[in-house]
Amino acid sequence: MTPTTSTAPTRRPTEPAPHDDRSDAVDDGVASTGAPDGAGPARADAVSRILARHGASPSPAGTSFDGDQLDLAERQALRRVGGLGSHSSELQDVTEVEYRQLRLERVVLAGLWTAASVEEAEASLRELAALAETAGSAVLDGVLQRRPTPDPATFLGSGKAGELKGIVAATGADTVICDGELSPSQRRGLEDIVGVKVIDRTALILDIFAQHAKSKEGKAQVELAQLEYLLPRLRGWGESMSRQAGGRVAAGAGIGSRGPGETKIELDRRRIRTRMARLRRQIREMAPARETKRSRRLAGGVPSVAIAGYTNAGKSSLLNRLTGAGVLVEDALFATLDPAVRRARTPDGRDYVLADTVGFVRHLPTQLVEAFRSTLEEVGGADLVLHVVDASDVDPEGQVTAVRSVLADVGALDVPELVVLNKCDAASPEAVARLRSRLPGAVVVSARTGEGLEHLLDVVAERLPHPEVDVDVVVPYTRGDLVSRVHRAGEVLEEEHTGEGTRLRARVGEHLAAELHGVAV
Ligand SMILES: Nc1nc2c(ncn2[C@@H]2O[C@H](COP(=O)(O)OP(=O)(O)OP(=O)(O)O)[C@@H](O)[C@H]2O)c(=O)[nH]1
Repeated sequence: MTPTTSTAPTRRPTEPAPHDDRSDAVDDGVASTGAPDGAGPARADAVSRILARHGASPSPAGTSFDGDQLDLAERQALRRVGGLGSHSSELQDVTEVEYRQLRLERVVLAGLWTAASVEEAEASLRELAALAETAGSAVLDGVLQRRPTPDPATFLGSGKAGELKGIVAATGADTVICDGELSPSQRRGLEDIVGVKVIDRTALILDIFAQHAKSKEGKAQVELAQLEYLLPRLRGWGESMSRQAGGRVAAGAGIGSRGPGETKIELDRRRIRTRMARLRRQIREMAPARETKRSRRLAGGVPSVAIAGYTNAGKSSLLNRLTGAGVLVEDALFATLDPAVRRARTPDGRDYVLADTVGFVRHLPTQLVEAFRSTLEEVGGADLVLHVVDASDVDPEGQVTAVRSVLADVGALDVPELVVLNKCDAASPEAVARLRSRLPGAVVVSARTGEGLEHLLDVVAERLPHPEVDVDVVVPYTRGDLVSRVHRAGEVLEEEHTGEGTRLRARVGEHLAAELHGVAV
């Protein structure tokens, strides 16, 4: 069975833990959220609380936990409860009963503050919370421990693991998500202490990918990545899953148990390896079609532009805006896994292709980089990378670094990069100015309002390879539009105003050259 069974947008029921009186969960500083679980404010509260409890200022740079990330959580929660309305205060009306009907997985986060700065620890934690919500869970609380390396036996040190156990019991959580990749023994060790399912960041991301893969190739790639992750952990999974599910593991029983974990538990390694071999073969067989298309494009001399960027940065929105393609735009991390390729044309009439790519994220699991290598290699073959950055994010520069490191991984660092600062409608002018000074040459746009898109198209046209046709024509004064296009899209070598019109000596694209010759006097 493939993970395709788990692509349904709603989660399967997860049995809520018996303890649920969160109103008295305040004694050891583990405050009850009060707000409905799964709602953005609850998640923001949880993240603030985790950071505050460990001496990290929740808002080190004067930023708050609302803003875009919070909107994301709110909207997701609203979608889940099915049209409660669009105002966040209405989320307060989601009662415990409704919450139970939603049957979200109730998760507690566990992070290590090994990063140099509090901002990094905070960004990682916030992202983990957003990932968990994208997977359909409610983030209740968590712990953050400052230590240079993970504990080899239990990830967190023993004192902190004990604290986590208390939080799990007090909140009635059914899952712990660790911000890192756990070894099988670390996972078992921590599970033994906290008494509920423990998964790691990699499993969480794989789970989201399993939910979102749409095409046959995407599904096969995700399943392969899941199996690669699962193989060395097989024994651990079998034991702990049977502990929690009473020996029966149901499909879709929760994060990390979707996909291969769910029904393949009883399979031995050999069968998994056989399955992996078959998937690899299938993926190889599917690859020629894409290769052929790609080489046809290259042979036809059609330049290509790859849109890359952090998940949720607005890549699909931009592609839609620039080409009118109906690509799925969703306010969730990794809404698109199956890259779309669309044709576009520069103002001077040169055709090129625009390709969307899978969204990147901090610590993209290596299994996934491998799985999506072929897709990402499109970036390596492109003439230009549009690196889309969400200018309204609290940590856009961290995202830029993460994206560039994946681009380096797939050998795409040589491709010229054009940074596009998107969502300028939602970002503060100061944030945009700061980013522009740090990322020289960046173009500021809003895929939502359309601001800056015309300029972006001009810059793209300028940065694409030029077929370089030299023209020497006199353009009648009635066609000032053509003269402007030559200025915008071509290279003007000489310009002179004559009695009959504007004489232009210029280097332009083929199409524009043909048009100029068509009107020349
Ligand atoms: N305010 C604002 N929101 C935007 C803008 N562009 C995109 N968005 C929103 O950001 C969210 C994510 O947009 P997508 O285009 O799906 O992002 P993506 O980068 O393709 O996401 P992945 O598929 O996860 O990689 C959606 O809710 C968009 O409506 C913008 O210019 N301004």
